[in-house]
Amino acid sequence: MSFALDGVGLTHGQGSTALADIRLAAAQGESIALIGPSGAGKTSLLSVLGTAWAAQPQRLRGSVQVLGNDLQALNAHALRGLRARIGTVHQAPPLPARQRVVTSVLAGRLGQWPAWKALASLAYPMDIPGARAALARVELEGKLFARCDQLSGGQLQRAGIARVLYQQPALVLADEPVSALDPALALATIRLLVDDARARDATLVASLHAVDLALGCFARIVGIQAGRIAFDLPADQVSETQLQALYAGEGQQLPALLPLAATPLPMNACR
Ligand SMILES: Nc1ncnc2c1ncn2[C@@H]1O[C@H](COP(=O)(O)OP(=O)(O)OP(=O)(O)O)[C@@H](O)[C@H]1O
Repeated sequence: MSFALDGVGLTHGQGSTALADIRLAAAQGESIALIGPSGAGKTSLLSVLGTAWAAQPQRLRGSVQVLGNDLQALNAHALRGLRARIGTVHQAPPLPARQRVVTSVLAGRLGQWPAWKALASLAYPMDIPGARAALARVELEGKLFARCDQLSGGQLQRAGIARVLYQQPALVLADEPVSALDPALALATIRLLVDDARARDATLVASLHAVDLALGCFARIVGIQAGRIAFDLPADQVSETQLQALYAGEGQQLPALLPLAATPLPMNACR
């Protein structure tokens, strides 16, 4: 089992309910896409899996098991160990502006290295070939020594993905990981994340607004609406009616012209 949530609720500031009664489990190695309208709770769900609310029982309710750990029962040391096994891809990676790309990529393993090596790597990159290889996988090899504030939004997103590829975590959480990429690069990058997870038997959970990317690349689709799970199905069993209902419920519409434009992806574009 990679993770199991049971009766999970999450409340943000001012008491707004982001998630309610979530029950969701995944076996190790599964690839899951979270879809749903803006504000549905996709980022909140990823943040729960990423242990962001571990020490905040006033916000987080229910049972959360991640990589064999009961979140509520972890001390600070065990929590740090668990977090080193989870990789997060952010929509806008919080990479320090003045940091070199190589250092940002190597930071993916800071939690796995002994303290002396992590500190030394911040001063001088300890594994330049490893960082270069990870960047090459997202076609950013040439930016190895660039500063993060010299990258475009899409390049920054890919540098964040290179960091997780370098980290090799057991659980990858990706929040809108390709939102800044053009359609062809978005497809190639999602394919890379899915293939990498499959090759390492890692679990991948990604939130996506591009429904055709989700249906074409992921085996399992979880639809989120108003903080609850609307459906949880194999990709080839998700119907047009379910998709329409998922997006119509919040007064939004199923994105008719997805980023991949007029021609929807074939169901097995990534498989
Ligand atoms: N920091 C916060 N403080 C208060 N409310 C929040 C906060 N973050 C999220 N929310 C609320 O929680 C709910 C779920 O938000 P969340 O970001 O998880 O949705 P989402 O599905 O990821 O949306 P999007 O697709 O727009 O990124 C929304 O109603 C949102 O307004």
